[in-house]
Amino acid sequence: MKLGFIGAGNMSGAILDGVLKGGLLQAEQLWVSNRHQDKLERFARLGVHTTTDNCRVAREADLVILGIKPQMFGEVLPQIADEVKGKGVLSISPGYSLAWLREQLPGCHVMRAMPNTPLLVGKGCTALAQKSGDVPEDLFEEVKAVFSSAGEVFVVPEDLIDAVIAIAGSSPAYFFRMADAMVQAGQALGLEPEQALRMAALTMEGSARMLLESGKTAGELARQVCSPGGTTLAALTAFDDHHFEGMVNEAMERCVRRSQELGK
Ligand SMILES: NC(=O)C1=CN([C@@H]2O[C@H](COP(=O)(O)OP(=O)(O)OC[C@H]3O[C@@H](n4cnc5c(N)ncnc54)[C@H](O)[C@@H]3O)[C@@H](O)[C@H]2O)C=CC1
Ligand SMILES: O=C(O)[C@@H]1CCC=N1
Repeated sequence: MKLGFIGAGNMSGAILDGVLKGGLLQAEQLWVSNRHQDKLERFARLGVHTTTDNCRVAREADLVILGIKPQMFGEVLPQIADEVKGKGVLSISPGYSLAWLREQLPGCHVMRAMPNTPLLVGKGCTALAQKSGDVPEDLFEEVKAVFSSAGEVFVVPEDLIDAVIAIAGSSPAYFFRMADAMVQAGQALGLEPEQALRMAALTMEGSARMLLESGKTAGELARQVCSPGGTTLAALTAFDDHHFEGMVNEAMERCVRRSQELGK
């Protein structure tokens, strides 16, 4: 298979690193285009084919991943529509539905996925919308393999992709904001920022492992940390006073709403 990326940004880089490091594909099987040459340099250093011509990628690749922002779809899809006929095209953007993408790219096999940036460290979480239309089974399996090389893949009905964005696509930013707030507070309490960051990040990593491996719920694990009349319960009273769950719920609802707006 030859895999192409249109847009040489964060997500294309994360996915491409995953397939190279995981040994799924070799550099000569990979094509990347970007409208700005400077963005291609990091990719050229890996030995992959690079070009400023999106049509070249569409022509060379069997499967094209659209690594551009949703706002660029209107410009890029008409450019590549003829070249991608009969091939696979994967959107990783919020908003645009499979039905809409099929209208823009008639005759090609359109798929949707929602990955996240932890793909960069091989710990990604990607949801792939269930196969629809005439997408061949082997092509769908190839897409699964691409994302499996840097994390775990879930197949979900397309109408759950917005929910996935809220819980996994956008949520690395929630965790980074949480870490940043903890580091700032730790600094104010006298810790060195580098030490505070390491402690917060290791604690996030360890807590995530416990959630994945202990078989216990998040509630049970939280209770394990709390001693009666102790420090953790004192800390969590601030979460209650500031309606923590309500805030998270509101954040996720806004995320879903924005995805729906982007698709209009
Ligand atoms: N960053 C994230 O955490 C996630 C992003 N996504 C989606 O992935 C897609 C890409 O996002 P990022 O990688 O974050 O964006 P990015 O801004 O890092 O990369 C986009 C790249 O496309 C290039 N570009 C712009 N117009 C172009 C054109 N006409 N032709 C060729 N290249 C062009 C830009 O120069 C840039 O290098 C978006 O649709 C985004 O919604 C999905 C999941 C997570
Ligand atoms: O913020 C965004 O629109 C993209 C989609 C998921 C993560 N980043």
